[in-house]
Amino acid sequence: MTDPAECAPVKARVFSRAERQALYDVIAHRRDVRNEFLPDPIDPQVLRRILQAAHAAPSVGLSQPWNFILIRDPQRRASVRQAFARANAEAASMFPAERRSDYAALKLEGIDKAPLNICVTCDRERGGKVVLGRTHNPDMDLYSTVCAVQNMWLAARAEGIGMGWVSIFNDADLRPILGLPDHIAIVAYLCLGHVEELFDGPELAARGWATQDEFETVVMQECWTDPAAATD
Ligand SMILES: Cc1cc2c(cc1C)N(C[C@H](O)[C@H](O)[C@H](O)COP(=O)(O)O)c1[nH]c(=O)[nH]c(=O)c1N2
Repeated sequence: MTDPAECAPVKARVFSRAERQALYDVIAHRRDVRNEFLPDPIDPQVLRRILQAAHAAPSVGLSQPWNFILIRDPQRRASVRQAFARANAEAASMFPAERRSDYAALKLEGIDKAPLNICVTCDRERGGKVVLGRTHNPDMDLYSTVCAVQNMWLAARAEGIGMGWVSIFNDADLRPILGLPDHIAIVAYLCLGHVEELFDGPELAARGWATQDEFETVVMQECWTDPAAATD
């Protein structure tokens, strides 16, 4: 528990140009890592810093609804890998026929290759029914947990650790493997490990599966308007 006195206002720290640039560089060079993991274990101190970064994320009403389940056991990971394979086969069959072979060629997880898997969960009951900021918007706890995942992703990148998000699972397959009770939601299943090489941009773009929108096309607008409805 933090001492309230430690949270009292102090003069806002001003970051140097180099510090600011370092943050933007980490953001720009963060990648979803699937296959480039080295087998070397992650130093426990480094892991601790990455998880502390996650725990420093904003959360609705300061509810901190997350938990981090560390999955190292090879047997458990083999079960997770099977759950992925089942869901991935279903997913493959749902793409239009002309995309199926491209989809099958993509590597979409590093469950076995990464030395560490982490499941980030959200306790849907933490803080009770009435939580500041969540009372009218119950999914705010899930969004808070995603903030923690993004902090992890950036901290890991800064530490030279690659991280990949795997979401190709049926919830019902993954829950029993991890022994999760009903009120615990799975937010992210993550693979982490050292990397030597990284794609210089999104791998799905490098492999021609999708393209990354130019920043300029993300229009900053005053309110929602459907571009297709514009008349001139
Ligand atoms: C919620 C969510 C879920 C997933 C992902 C991301 C996010 C945010 N991504 C990674 C995704 O494909 C990747 O972030 C984008 O392609 C952009 O690439 P970079 O992250 O910039 O490298 C992802 N990648 C993958 O190979 N298998 C997966 O199951 C998922 N699932």
